[in-house]
Amino acid sequence: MSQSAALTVQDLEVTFGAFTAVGGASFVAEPGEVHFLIGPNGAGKTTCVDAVTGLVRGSGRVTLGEQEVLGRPVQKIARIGVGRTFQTASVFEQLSVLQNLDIAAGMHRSPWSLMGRRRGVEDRIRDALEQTQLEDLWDRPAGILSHGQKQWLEIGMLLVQDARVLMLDEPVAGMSLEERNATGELLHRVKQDRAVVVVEHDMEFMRSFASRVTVLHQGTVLSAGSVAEVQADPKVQEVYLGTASMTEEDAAQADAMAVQTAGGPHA
Ligand SMILES: Nc1ncnc2c1ncn2[C@@H]1O[C@H](COP(=O)(O)OP(=O)(O)OP(=O)(O)O)[C@@H](O)[C@H]1O
Repeated sequence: MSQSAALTVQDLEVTFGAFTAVGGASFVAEPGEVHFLIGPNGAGKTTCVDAVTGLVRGSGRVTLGEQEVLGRPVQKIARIGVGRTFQTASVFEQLSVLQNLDIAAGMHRSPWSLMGRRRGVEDRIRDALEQTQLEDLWDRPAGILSHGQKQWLEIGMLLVQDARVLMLDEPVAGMSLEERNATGELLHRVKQDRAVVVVEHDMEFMRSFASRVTVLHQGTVLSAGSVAEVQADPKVQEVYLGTASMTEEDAAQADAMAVQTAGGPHA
């Protein structure tokens, strides 16, 4: 297991032509925490993750522990230990759960070190199966897994890659309540050794499982702190209550945000 380290994002800026999608956002995701990035549609949440993971070009500074992240190629960033999932799970449907994990583990394996690394890899795969509670499904094709289980497998694939930061884009979208809760529990298990960053619209899920929250709005950080702190912040209430341009989804989030529950069971 690699040493855990904080992901530090400083003054991150991302532009698309003349449009500034992220205009100087800063936050620190600490190991041992589930750090939620929330904000209305178009706030720049996914773009932040895209920039940190090398999918889009950004300026500013991003470090994982002592290592520079920004400006490096996608594969290098993954090798440094920044892993991510997308809104749609991308597992190999024809292959078994175990084969998917094995392929993910191969990322760290060069041909000449195959044998030497094998024992460590097996331990990580066993651990990932256990953490994601997919042990009983290890030989089943990933294609038959439920939507939630596919997301867990993707998280398992990041675990076997020994990711030190997991960046998860809307991991519970489309999940049943039971699957959401199981996902929250999973995130709290895996955060013991690493930082977890979650982009999420589901306010109930956020309230129940966030250790820390950063609220983005129009590409900048509007508010940050504990669940209770951001919920009590009038600026946050204001953007979620919105304007004439508020979407139905924003309205639902505003309603959820207005429920003043001071933190969840894991906060
Ligand atoms: N490749 C791109 N080219 C141009 N504009 C983009 C691109 N990607 C994102 N944007 C714009 O950047 C802004 C931020 O988008 P982003 O997807 O990061 O927001 P978000 O907070 O993740 O929103 P949502 O919750 O709706 O997914 C939006 O206005 C979006 O249209």
